Amino acid sequence: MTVERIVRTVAETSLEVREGLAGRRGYEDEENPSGEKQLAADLWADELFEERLLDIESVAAYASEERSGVVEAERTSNGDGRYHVAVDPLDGSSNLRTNNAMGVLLGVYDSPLPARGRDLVASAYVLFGPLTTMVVAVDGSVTEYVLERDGKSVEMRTVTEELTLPDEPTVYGFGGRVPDWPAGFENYAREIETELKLRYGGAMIADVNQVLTYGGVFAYPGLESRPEGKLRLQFEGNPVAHIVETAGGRSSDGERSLLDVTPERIHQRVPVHVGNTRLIDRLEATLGN
Ligand SMILES: O=P(O)(O)OC[C@H]1O[C@](O)(COP(=O)(O)O)[C@@H](O)[C@@H]1O
Ligand SMILES: [Mg+2]
Ligand SMILES: [Mg+2]
Repeated sequence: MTVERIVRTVAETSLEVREGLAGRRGYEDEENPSGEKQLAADLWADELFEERLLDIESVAAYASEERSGVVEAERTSNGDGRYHVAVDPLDGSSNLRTNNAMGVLLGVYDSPLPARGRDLVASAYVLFGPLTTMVVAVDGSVTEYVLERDGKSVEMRTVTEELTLPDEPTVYGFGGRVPDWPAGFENYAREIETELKLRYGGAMIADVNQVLTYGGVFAYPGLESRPEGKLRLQFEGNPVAHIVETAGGRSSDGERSLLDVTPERIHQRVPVHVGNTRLIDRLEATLGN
């Protein structure tokens, strides 16, 4: 029930965020803790999620990509404060200027942050495409919803129950500049590109949604210039790994499930590879050579 409330709050707030993007496409002077420029929309969405999520009694703490520390809930007696939520308030926010797909990522952990992916009790993303959809992994199954505003309330209409990755993979999307890929990953990419179609749009959740829908593999690998890759474990790696694994696929940092990576810092980066099990098995075998 409480996890449901967290998911519903993110659904409602995400629609509000989507509706407020138009006037917030410019860059601010600030940088986030990962050293990236922040849009007005990044900061605004972060504040909305902080306010709405910390208002829920069972939420003990809020962390996001856009702020350095974890914000603890102030309450002392009401609520059990079991859940620690990590949010990427806008994933793929550089797509806002070009009006391409982007959205919101949520991880609900039952352990203080930074936490292991195995401590996730639910994860979700909201995708702002031609429709607003939400994919939620909880209690061992993945559900896809369409979010629609109905007056003041938001309807979460179920479109796919028990979502699983298709057996026959079709698409791939790999981030990072090609000359910056380590030799092992490049060898893998050269094989995959002869088998699957390229779909890469620069917003992880949109690219992962292609993989969930058509089957395939998404990766933002470790790079020569940055072996830890670009994506963040708490806000991006763990939640998508939890969703893809719950949908019957696999995740990997190159050696092990992302859900088993030891969390050391809240903004820690990690190489991300997710998709059909046999494609991730092959990736690990190729990288291991
Ligand atoms: O511009 P690049 O290097 O392709 O990076 C794209 C990746 O960066 C991200 O946009 C990072 O997310 P943020 O927008 O939350 O910083 C991912 O969504 C995406 O996979
Ligand atoms: Mg992101
Ligand atoms: Mg972001």
